[in-house]
Amino acid sequence: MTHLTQSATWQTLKAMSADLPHMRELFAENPQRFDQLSIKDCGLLLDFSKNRLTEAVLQELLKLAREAGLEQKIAAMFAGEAINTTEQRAVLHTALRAPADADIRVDGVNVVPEVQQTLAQMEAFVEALYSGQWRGYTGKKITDLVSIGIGGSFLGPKIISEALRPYWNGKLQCHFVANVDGTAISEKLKKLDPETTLFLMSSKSFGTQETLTNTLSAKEWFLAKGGSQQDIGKHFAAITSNVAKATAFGIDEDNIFPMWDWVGGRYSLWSAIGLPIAALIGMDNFKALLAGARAMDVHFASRPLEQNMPVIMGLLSVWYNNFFNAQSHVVLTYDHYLRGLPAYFQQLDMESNGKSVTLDGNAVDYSTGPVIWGGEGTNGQHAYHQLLHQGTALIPADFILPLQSHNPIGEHHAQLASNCFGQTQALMQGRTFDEALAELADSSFTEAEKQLIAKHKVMEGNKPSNTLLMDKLTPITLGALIALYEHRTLVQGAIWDINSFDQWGVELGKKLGNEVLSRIGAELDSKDLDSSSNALINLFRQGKI
Ligand SMILES: O=P(O)(O)OC[C@H]1O[C@](O)(CO)[C@@H](O)[C@@H]1O
Repeated sequence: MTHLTQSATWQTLKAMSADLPHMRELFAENPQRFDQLSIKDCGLLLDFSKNRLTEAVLQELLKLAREAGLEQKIAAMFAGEAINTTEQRAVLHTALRAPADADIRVDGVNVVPEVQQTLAQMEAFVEALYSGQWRGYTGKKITDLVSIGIGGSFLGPKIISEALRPYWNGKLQCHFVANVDGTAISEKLKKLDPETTLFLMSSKSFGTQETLTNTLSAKEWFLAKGGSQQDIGKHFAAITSNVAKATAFGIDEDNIFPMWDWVGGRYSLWSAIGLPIAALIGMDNFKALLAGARAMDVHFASRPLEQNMPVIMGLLSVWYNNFFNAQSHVVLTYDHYLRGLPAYFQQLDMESNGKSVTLDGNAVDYSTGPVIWGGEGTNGQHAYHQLLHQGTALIPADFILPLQSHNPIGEHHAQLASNCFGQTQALMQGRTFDEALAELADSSFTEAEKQLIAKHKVMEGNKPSNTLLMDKLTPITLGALIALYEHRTLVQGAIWDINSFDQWGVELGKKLGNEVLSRIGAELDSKDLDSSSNALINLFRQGKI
């Protein structure tokens, strides 16, 4: 057994999990439950009252957090300690949104001036594009940006851009290409004009196969459509920490925005990786996004654990994952602009906490990192919510809803909100057999039929959910929301004693993909591989099954 599962606190929580009243009872016996179990700060309100939580459980979870050294781990992250131990790196996405006069040191050097300088470089770039000072090779203004990147160098910019659509200023169009499937880039290029298109190559390492291949194809397209080698500087820029590789690739040094090894890919949208967002919404709004995240950083670093939103959300995730065997967690956004957020949180959480050894290399004997999934409400209500209500798996849910709509037409928003609240209520209270039977009282079914149908209509309830509200979806509230989930990820990782900041599993995928490619290209015999891989490679070479 590990220290964690051996601990008295863990054992107490285990005993408590088996002996809890139904949430219906918890609400019935305490009219103050919402007031006591909700937190408001940073433009967000977290209602966590619809959880399998008593005061005693909450205190025990907080004890677990203290025993895991959570407070010290939070402080270590903000201080720039190398908490990504396997790569010996600091984890400082928080420095990307720190005030200009902050002093945050990595290896004795304050990184904040570099961050501010990069923001200024981004601002100048965006302004030059807007004003037409930056022009394409035939003298035309740039109208379209194509962001090429994958993973953290793609999902954040794409999903946050989508979420902030009401703030687009219409000065530029942005397109995103990630997948190495040639269809992805071909479909984009069909609609673009090389004279007015600028490619932004986003790759921290400048070594990711998909991004290099897509950028190469973009370059070939540009040259084939009339651009020349000397014009590349007007149409290609990069965001990378590998300046040497970028210049060797043909990108002008002046067109390179820096990235740092102390920013993880999935935490990088606040850096120049966020340039597409800045280009769409303008620098002031981009800075508001940073300010929202900064507010959540201050909250996370300074609020006591029991009033700390990321801490509470992280502990609840541990509670269900480890003590109720909840293998997945659903994020339900009741806002069309936020429809991509579940995928973003999925990458953030699953790439971070998909681990099975502790920091000192021992195998964990508890579950880490549930599957994160979800979608937009109300659509999911007519699909997978059935499993949430009546399936056998326990799936804790986060409901996210802005109280005001950017498109307040008719009764739409009231209906959307009612559905959101109605779902959390149904999940919590369920429906008893007697209630189901009573609902069938006036039907024409026989008594035996009523008894049978009522059994099918029973919903156990007691299904946990958090509700996150904001007045309106703005760059500030969105920044706070994203940072909330970033920090929630750290909280879980701290309890589980794992490194949330490396990703060796996906690195292996990258490496093996490249190896197979070299075998395909070199027509090598692959009999040394397993029979399946060998057969698949041969079939690909043949081009038919
Ligand atoms: O920005 P890069 O170096 O191209 O990496 C892209 C992505 O690849 C990963 O390293 C692994 O898939 C992610 O963590 C990262 O965001």
